[in-house]
Amino acid sequence: MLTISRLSKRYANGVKALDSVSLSIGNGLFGLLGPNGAGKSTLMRTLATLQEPDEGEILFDGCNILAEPQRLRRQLGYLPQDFGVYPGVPAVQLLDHLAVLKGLTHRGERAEQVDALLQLTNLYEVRKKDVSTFSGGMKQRFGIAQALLGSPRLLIVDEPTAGLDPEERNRFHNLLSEVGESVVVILSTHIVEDVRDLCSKMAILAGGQVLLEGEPERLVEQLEGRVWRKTIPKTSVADHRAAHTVISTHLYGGKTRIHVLADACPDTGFERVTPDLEDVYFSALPGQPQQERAA
Ligand SMILES: Nc1ncnc2c1ncn2[C@@H]1O[C@H](COP(=O)(O)OP(=O)(O)OP(=O)(O)O)[C@@H](O)[C@H]1O
Repeated sequence: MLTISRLSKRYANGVKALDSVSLSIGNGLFGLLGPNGAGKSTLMRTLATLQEPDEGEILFDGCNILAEPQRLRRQLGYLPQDFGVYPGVPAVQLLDHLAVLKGLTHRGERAEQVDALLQLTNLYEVRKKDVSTFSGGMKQRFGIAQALLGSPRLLIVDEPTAGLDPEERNRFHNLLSEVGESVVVILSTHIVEDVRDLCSKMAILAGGQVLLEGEPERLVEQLEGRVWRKTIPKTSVADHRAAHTVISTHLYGGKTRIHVLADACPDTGFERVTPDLEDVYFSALPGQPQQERAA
C-alpha cells in the first residue's frame, strides 16, 4: 500500500507543481491522468525518490520513503518519461549492465532474469540488436524490462504510450496488465484510453491538485443520463459554450460535435449519449469547456 499525504512542491521559478496531493494506492494498476503540466512527472519523480517535496509524507507498506529512500529504491522499478540508451550496445548487454547497477551481482541469476525479461517483453528475438536502433514501442518495452529488474514491488511508469502506434500501444497495454497482476503499478498518462483499458483505480491531476479519484467505471456511472451530444456548425461553438456546460468538442467526419453536461435535454437537436471516461476526464478539468477530445 502506498499512501501519499499532503505532498507539495514549488520549483525555484515559482511554479507550484504539486499542491497538497493526497492519494492511497493499493495493488493493481493505478492510473494518474492529467494534461501537460499537471504535475504528473513531478509526482512520479518524487515517488521514485529522485527529488524531494517541500512538504508532505509518502509511506510504502508503512515505510517512510522520504526518510528512508534506499529502502524504497530496493523495491522500485521506474520507467521515466524520457530515457536515454547507450548507442552501439545490444539489448541483452545493456539489460545485463543495468541489472548489475541494480545490484544483481550473481552472474547466473542475472542472466536468467535478463533472458526472462527479454522473453516477457517480446524482445528476445532482437536481443542482439542495438537498443538505440529500436522503434519507439520496442524501446518502451525495453524500458519495462529494465524497470522489472530485481522484481520490484512498486512499478512507476511515466507517460509510457505517448508516440506509440495503436498496435504497439496495445502490445504495451497487454504487457502492463500482465505485470500489474503481481505488483503495484502507477501509470501516469494524458491518454484517457490508457486508463480506461488498464486501470481499476484512477485519479485526475491538474494544476498540481487531485480533482477526482475513484474507480473508472463508478466515475463513468455518475455521469449516466447527463451527457448530451449535438453536431453543430463550427461557427456556433462559442454560442453553445455560452449557453451550456460544454465538456468537450471534437471533430467527427469533418463536423463539430459537442458534449454537454445537463440533467435534462439542454435544447433541440441534442441526443443523450452513454458517457465514457473522456466525459469524466473533461468534465473534471478546470478551464473547460475549451477541451478538445481526440477524435
Ligand atoms: N525542474 C523544473 N523547474 C521549474 N518548473 C518545472 C520543473 N519541472 C516541471 N516544472 C513545471 O511544473 C509543472 C508540472 O510539470 P510536470 O512535468 O510535473 O507535469 P506533467 O503533468 O508531467 O506534464 P507533461 O505531461 O507535460 O510532462 C509545469 O508547469 C512545469 O513547467
